[in-house]
Amino acid sequence: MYRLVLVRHGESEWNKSNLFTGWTDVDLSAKGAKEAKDAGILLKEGKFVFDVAYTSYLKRAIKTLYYILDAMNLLWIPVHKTWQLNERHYGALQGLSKLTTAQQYGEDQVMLWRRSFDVLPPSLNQEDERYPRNDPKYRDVPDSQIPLTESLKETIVRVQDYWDREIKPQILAGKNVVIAAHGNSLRALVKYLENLSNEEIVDVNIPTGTPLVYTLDENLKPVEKYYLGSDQKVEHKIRKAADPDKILE
Ligand SMILES: O=C(O)[C@@H](CO)OP(=O)(O)O
Repeated sequence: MYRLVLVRHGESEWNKSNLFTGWTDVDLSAKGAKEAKDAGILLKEGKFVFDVAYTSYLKRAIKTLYYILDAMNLLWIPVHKTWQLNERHYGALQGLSKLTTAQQYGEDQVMLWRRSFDVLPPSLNQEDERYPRNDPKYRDVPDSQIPLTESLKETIVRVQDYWDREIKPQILAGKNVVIAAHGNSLRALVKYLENLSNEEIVDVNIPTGTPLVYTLDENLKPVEKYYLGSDQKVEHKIRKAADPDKILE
């Protein structure tokens, strides 16, 4: 049996103001930083130990990971960063308000863009300043892999490729792995690990700053899954991830 821990970053500034984020490199809010520190304390209290950590190229996930490792006195372990764990690219929606977009296009269309398996958000064009090729972080990513928009389907391809090449061999070698990433890059991994259908994944929402613990069998199939933290708090955060319009605040 193996154990794997996934953590979505703590609340970001754009989660707080309810803007489509994707690859925009926004920081954690003060609340998000606290969520990350609290996640680290929960993991420490639960006697978790990690040998190696993975995160994206985006500071909200990187900082979340460092707050967690700091709380666990594990800042020394190897940390691997990759664009392949970045959030799903939200195309031309990036920076727009989710509420205003729902008023303009209807809630059903926005839910398709947010949670469906294969509906692509409107695409950027290469002249757009948000085109990732303009960002030095992505200088080593081939043109053919730089997204202008992504659905969950495209996100799964890059996440699964990284999982198969880099993360899976470490787990099979007996390393305790933690992955700090994003709502949709983690939904991509959860869909793959749990072999969920394209319909089942629509209803999966991953809460911010809440460790998701998997026990995996020798074929890395999940045999147990739970969130660390009080059931009530986790349930509230899952509902908030599904409906960020602050109705639940
Ligand atoms: O804006 C985003 O990039 C994501 C994650 O915060 O939002 P959503 O809940 O719409 O997938």
